[in-house]
Amino acid sequence: MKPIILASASPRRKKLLQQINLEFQVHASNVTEGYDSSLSPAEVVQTLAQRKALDVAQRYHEALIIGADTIVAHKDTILEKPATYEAAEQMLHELSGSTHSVLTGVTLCQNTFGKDQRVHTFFEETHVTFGKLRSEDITQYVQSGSPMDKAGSYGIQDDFGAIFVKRIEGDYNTVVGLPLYAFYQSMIQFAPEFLATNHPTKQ
Ligand SMILES: Cc1cn([C@H]2C[C@H](O)[C@@H](COP(=O)(O)OP(=O)(O)OP(=O)(O)O)O2)c(=O)[nH]c1=O
Repeated sequence: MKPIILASASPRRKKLLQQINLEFQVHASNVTEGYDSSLSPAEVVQTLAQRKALDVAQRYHEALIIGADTIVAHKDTILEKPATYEAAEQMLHELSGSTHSVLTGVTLCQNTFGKDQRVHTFFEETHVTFGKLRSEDITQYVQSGSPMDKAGSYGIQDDFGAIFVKRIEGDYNTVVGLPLYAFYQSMIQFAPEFLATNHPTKQ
């Protein structure tokens, strides 16, 4: 069976992929996540998703490698993972009481031994509206440490998401880090054979 490789260190992405009952291995990439500041948010997430997938794809002759990247975009500013607790508080104050976009880029890279390498990249966008956040709630959430490994300094899957997200428009899983609906549709189009062999029906 040709393996599916998730090129991500994100525990959320691993959990999402486990949800759709695919058999896969995890092999995180170690690429830098810098990008040209002239790129649009959609170009950034697709560029980074592709960079991660192609980095790991070098290590597999026969496999489907999946890379992904998630950012928050608010008023033409890209918010990634916060560097400090202060940066995390600042981001959440900025997002308080407003609507922002969360974009996730995904790359599927299919290596076929001795033949070609086929690459398919797409992105999904979800709009998230926060209620007005109290300073003490922001401080308490940031002190929990949870925001530090998440784009935009928050996890919609955290209790924070449950009490502060007023509404979302788009796939919830795009915000968590992997748009499962669009991903599965892409698998059907791009690599259906991997669904047949790596998708054991639940007993
Ligand atoms: C907005 C948001 C982001 N996130 C997470 C998803 C990603 O893990 C992270 C964005 O950082 P990414 O650089 O996309 O991913 P990562 O560094 O966690 O892992 P890798 O690069 O190895 O794939 O933010 C949430 O878990 N919940 C959310 O609500």
